[in-house]
Amino acid sequence: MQNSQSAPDIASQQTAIRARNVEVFYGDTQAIKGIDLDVRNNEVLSFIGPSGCGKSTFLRCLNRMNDTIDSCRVTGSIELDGQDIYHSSVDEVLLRAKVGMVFQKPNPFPKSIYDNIAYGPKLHGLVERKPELDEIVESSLRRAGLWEEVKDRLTEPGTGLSGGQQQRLCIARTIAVSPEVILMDEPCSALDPIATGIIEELIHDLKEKFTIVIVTHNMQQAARVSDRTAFFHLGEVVEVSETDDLFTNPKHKRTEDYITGRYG
Ligand SMILES: Nc1ncnc2c1ncn2[C@@H]1O[C@H](COP(=O)(O)OP(=O)(O)OP(=O)(O)O)[C@@H](O)[C@H]1O
Repeated sequence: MQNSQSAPDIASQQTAIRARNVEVFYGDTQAIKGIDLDVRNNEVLSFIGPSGCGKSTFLRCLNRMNDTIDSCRVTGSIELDGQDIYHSSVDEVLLRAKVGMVFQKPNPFPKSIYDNIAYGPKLHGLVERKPELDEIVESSLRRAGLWEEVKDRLTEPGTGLSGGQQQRLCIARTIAVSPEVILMDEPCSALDPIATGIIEELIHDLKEKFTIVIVTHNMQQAARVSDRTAFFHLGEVVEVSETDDLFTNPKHKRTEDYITGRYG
């Protein structure tokens, strides 16, 4: 894999997630083949590539979401801030608060808008008193660009919002537990172009505070939102580069063939 990281000390300061020789198997079938990849602090990193090339599988390795799939086995090493996330001492629930996830289809809890956001901070004991919780709910909704639209209906069900609003609610819910990294698995694929545009702007704002890894089928979206892009093919990362470079000057023929529409 190509990697433009420079001196090791600078690299470690910049690196939020460091994956080395990651392999993933579903039963006897290998889906990911020895991926090395660094995710830098406060970047937006996109994963692109043809269907079935392993983008979602690799994304799910980054917060151990694959542990929920019985047939799935992950080998290699993945570190968050230098700590092995697969070490037996790691609490998966805490890990998934630090490395939050937003899914393809918005999946609010069947609870009020307020409780959707309040659930995580309460679960993790981040607050002791109601005013603190109110503050987290408001600031999370503000950061997700949803506060003005919902501030007068916080007790209504989250499922009553539009699709785009529900996705922003899910982003607010992820933010509420102060993650370091947010994983997004095709977060706009169920949304119309206007809702998609709002989420893309939001991603741009969120990277000030968070590190974001996004799987997208849409190359234009990768070009619009991400600082760097990784091109996946047949379970490998063929190339990871600054997004502009990857789209204008791909280093590998497989990348070029994909971005010029020769397959995919
Ligand atoms: N739960 C699972 N059980 C068995 N095989 C799986 C499972 N999830 C994914 N796979 C297989 O792993 C490979 C990679 O799939 P994955 O969903 O990660 O690719 P992807 O690049 O995200 O695809 P898409 O863009 O279509 O979502 C595929 O061959 C897929 O069939």
